[in-house]
Amino acid sequence: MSETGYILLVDDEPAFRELAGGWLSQQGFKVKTVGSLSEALEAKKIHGQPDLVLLDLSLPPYFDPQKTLLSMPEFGASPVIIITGHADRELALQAISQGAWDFIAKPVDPEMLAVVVRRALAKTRLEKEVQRLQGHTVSTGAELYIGISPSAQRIRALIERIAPTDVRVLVTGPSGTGKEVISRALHDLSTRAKKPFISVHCGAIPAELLESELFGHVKGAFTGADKDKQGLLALADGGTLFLDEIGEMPVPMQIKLLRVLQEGTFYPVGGRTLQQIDVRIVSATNADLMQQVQLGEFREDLYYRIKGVSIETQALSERLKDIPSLLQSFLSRLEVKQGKRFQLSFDAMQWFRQQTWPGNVRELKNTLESVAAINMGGEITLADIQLLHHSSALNAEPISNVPQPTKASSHIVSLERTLDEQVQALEISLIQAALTKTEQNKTQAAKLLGLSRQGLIKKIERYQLEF
Ligand SMILES: Nc1ncnc2c1ncn2[C@@H]1O[C@H](COP(=O)(O)OP(=O)(O)OP(=O)(O)O)[C@@H](O)[C@H]1O
Repeated sequence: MSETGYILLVDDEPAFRELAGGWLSQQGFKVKTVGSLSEALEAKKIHGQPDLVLLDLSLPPYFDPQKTLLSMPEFGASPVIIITGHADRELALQAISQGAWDFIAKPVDPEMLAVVVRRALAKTRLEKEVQRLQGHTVSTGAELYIGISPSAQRIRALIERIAPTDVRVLVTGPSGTGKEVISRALHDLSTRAKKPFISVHCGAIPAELLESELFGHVKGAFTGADKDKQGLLALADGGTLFLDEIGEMPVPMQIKLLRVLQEGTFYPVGGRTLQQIDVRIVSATNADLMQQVQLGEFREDLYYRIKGVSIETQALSERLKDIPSLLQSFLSRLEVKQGKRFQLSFDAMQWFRQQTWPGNVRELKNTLESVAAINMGGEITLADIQLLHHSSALNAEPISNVPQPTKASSHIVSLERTLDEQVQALEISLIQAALTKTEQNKTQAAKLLGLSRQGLIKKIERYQLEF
């Protein structure tokens, strides 16, 4: 097997350099041998940063035999393995405490050397990969709201437009469609970004506790209030207060909240000192607040106070074209978290694309994470999905007279075929799936794919998919 990785071997014994260097080269490693630290630094200048340094520390000036003291030279990010004839435990511990990756005593056992070298090189590779992924996935503000559908694009544009203002925002839409993501992005892009973003789930806190949670209380306000406690409103001062599921807020609390919104002041429970507050309120609900107003369950005056600008999210089933970009984004996050590369096979992507996702993006994300958790090899396949979802079969039947995605193109990301070829294969399969699902009804299939009927017909002609 051919190994990769450039090793710099620093040892003043020519025989050892020859033997160990030759042996490692035979194993497939790229090795450069030098006899002193100054030569090592020179080699670094010419050949670049090594992936691993093998360093004999028994030679002065690193090692002082009188004092049994060692001074480790600096090799930057490269892991250093110490090789020395002074096989004493004290020295090994010293080297490792100074940042050495491992310690090998002479005479060196070649098998042992190979194991230690491979482990150290794997560590360097992993660290580089994590850095690369982190560099690729840092997104902030509106970019956090993923999607390519017109709805997602409009929402991102709105976020960017209204985030820097102090306007109140009401985010509506079905559960799991990213209402909190939007609220967070509004905060991150605002002038309040460095101040707190405090999220309150109005339905999850019992009605009798909600007031003290929001406004805080003074000592003795009620049984168990043995000291003053700041509420979430005060904690959010200067920042954003996100009121999730505001439709579930009890009516008496709605009246108190109205006062905060009108006057910017509140009293902690049991307190007599009026407190000033400066927060931006962003609220969210999956209920029809206007209907609640008509039923007398939500105060009309509060509704108009919190409404400011409304942002409405759509169910995922109405914007299926967002699924691939959402999956790619969640996969990248998983890669960073787990330090492992993932890709989705073509069939697996098809399966994700064909579900109705009643739990919306939350369900999509949870499903992907659970399938990734049982995946062994990095490529998530339909077989992985079938392990967890027994009835998971693809809707689309392969059709023999049209170009099928080949093995090489059966990955969403593959560098073995050109982007155009892969996009084409994906388009063909999605069109086939939509036509099969709608029993060849082009109008409905076009709607499913987010295309005009004419646009779909053009593609069918271009790919000769008429059957
Ligand atoms: N467009 C999106 N881009 C990125 N992540 C998203 C998007 N939509 C939803 N998510 C993810 O889906 C999950 C649910 O999102 P979120 O909590 O924002 O939904 P919600 O609409 O506030 O749900 P609920 O009404 O149940 O509180 C989160 O993990 C979130 O990161």
